[in-house]
Amino acid sequence: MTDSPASTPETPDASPAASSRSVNTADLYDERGDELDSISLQFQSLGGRTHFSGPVRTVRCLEDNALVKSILATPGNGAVLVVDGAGSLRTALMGDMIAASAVANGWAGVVINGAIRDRGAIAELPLGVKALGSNPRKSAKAGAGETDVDLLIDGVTIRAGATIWCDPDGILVER
Ligand SMILES: O=C([O-])CC(=O)C(=O)O
Repeated sequence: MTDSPASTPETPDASPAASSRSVNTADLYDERGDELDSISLQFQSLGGRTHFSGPVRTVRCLEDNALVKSILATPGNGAVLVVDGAGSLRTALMGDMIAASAVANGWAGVVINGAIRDRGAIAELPLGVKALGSNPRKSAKAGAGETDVDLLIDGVTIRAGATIWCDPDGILVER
């Protein structure tokens, strides 16, 4: 806990998704408190960007990542894709190819209530990634699920369009 402001300067980055400021979630919580919800579920920080934030886009799917792949292939404009995979660790909802597509399309990050694969490569990408864990088994590609719906993860409502902030301490979202 510090008295420093929530934002600290960050080295400029060429990526269109890059924020010029890196937000520390603990400091942000101290500033804004109950305006924000905190997700208690212990996500791992798995991307090359540890601090990321942006407007929320959403996907709800179960062990099928076709919607995740298709949305991350469209312009992200600095958004964070939150994927509710119901916490399933049985299949990976994102690997390094889909993550590289997210980088190329200007997404700030991806939060997955589920698993990824290709941890080593994803850790090298300039992308924020939070997920519960990893599994080398791939997902189905049928396209089952929904996009841009409000999600309920760990008792926290995540509204499409709300701002989300992530860092190694956790995940904060506007109520
Ligand atoms: O295609 C998939 O299911 C995930 C994957 O391996 C990748 O993104 O590289």
